[in-house]
Amino acid sequence: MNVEEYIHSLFTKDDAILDKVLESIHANGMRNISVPPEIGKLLTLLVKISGAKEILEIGALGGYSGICLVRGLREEGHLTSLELKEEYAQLAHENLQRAGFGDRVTYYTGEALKSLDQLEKNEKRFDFIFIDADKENYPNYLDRSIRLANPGALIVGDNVLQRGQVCDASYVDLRTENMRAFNQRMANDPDLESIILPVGQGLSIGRVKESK
Ligand SMILES: C[S@@+](CC[C@H](N)C(=O)[O-])C[C@H]1O[C@@H](n2cnc3c(N)ncnc32)[C@H](O)[C@@H]1O
Repeated sequence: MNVEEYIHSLFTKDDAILDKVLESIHANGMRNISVPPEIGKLLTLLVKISGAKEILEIGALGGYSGICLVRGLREEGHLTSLELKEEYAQLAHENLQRAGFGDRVTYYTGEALKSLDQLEKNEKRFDFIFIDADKENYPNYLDRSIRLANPGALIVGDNVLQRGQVCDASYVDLRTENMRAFNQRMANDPDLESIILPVGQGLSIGRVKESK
């Protein structure tokens, strides 16, 4: 058993609701690129620890991470989730409904950058932002996320190590270069205090400073 399998066997339990999400993704012929159970559990914990009330998710797919995020919220908390494809957002909503969270989530469909501009225009602010959509846009998502974040908010990005490609100089494709730019900014932006945890494909966690 390797370290990952050890953690998985100890800390992730059978979860009928999340299993149903994966089944529905499969049944709809979609590729399962949901967060793994360990990241799901970590998201729930991070939301609980942070005491977040308003969550923004960029990239819904079938609602797996959405359920994990809402599980960490208190009664009055809400999830706003952005998804490119109408049919994915619909499936995610059905899955959140099945989990008992149907009225705790609002979906915006279409290009996330447009939705983010709309949210900014409407002066929405968030306590927790989870970035998990197209990797090429991560620097743009971070830019918008900092503007949409309340002081003290957490900004969490998934897949930031790209199977180690970000540390291998031979990868010079746009996706890897943009992920390096995202990681650089998470590390050096004066408004953020951040770190990367090497769980899954790498999860970066940044806290927006009160002085933002
Ligand atoms: C990795 S999956 C999200 C997985 C989800 N967070 C989970 O763990 O359950 C990425 C999602 O981002 C969506 N996406 C890709 N490009 C996008 C864009 N430009 N705007 C909004 N969503 C986008 C995809 O359709 C896909 O559903």
